[in-house]
Amino acid sequence: MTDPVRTQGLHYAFSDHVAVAELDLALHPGEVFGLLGPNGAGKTTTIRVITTLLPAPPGVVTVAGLDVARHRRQVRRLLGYVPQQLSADASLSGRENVALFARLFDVPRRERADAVDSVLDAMGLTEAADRTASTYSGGMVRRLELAQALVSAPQVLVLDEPTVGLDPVARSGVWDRIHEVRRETGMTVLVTTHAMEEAELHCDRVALLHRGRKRAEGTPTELMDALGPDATLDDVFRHHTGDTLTQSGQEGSMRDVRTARRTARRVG
Ligand SMILES: Nc1ncnc2c1ncn2[C@@H]1O[C@H](COP(=O)(O)OP(=O)(O)OP(=O)(O)O)[C@@H](O)[C@H]1O
Repeated sequence: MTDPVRTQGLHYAFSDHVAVAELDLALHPGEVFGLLGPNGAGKTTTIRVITTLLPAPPGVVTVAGLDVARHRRQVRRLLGYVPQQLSADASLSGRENVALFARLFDVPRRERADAVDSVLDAMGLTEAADRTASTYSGGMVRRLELAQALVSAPQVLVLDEPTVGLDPVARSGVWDRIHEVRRETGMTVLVTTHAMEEAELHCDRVALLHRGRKRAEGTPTELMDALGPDATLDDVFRHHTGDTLTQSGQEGSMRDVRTARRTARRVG
């Protein structure tokens, strides 16, 4: 079976700054795959290449067997993407936001209303569908963004830090919905996070990235068992990088603050 996402020797540099180096990934159909690492590890750059938002040379990245360098449009139709930045319009209702994505992603006109209703329902937003998104809580906004990404029935759902800034209840609400849709559709999920406990709970396999390079890969249990009894995923990360996820330098702290603020603005 074709890998839903595959990278072979992916390298990406911003001028002379190498953001991703020699990265090999092969996702299995239907799994939740976590790209883990501290701020600046190269997670977002990797998914921006996979989602065709940054260029890749031919022969390096494929989605469902299609080369992203050669089949950009087709690849975009196979993907649902929830970026870190807010992708919902606060002045529109939930339903209008999702309908906009249905049009953008060429969901056939006569299927649109049903597709919109169905993803709003799957994300638990039916009752709130006709309220403007500005009245939504942070968790509801995230579920709305998931509905937007899911309305075109993607084969691969790509999520950049989907639960950052959410409280524990909202976090598990988001994850429950992701798992439900995955069970029903068999889609593959690629997710970035720095929350180790979330990765342990929700990812089938993970790759640890540090300074653009993959340092380890496997199921959370495999990686923890390899280190010894009682090891946590945080210990695994420290072992492979000599660093901690929460102390990744000043740039990281500033970026954390910005990320938290972006999310706080959504809620406010
Ligand atoms: N547009 C850009 N121009 C220059 N450098 C960039 C740009 N985007 C990212 N970088 C740099 O590339 C490296 C990887 O960044 P990237 O955003 O991929 O990391 P990340 O793991 O997603 O971090 P975060 O968790 O903060 O989103 C970092 O050193 C970052 O400063």
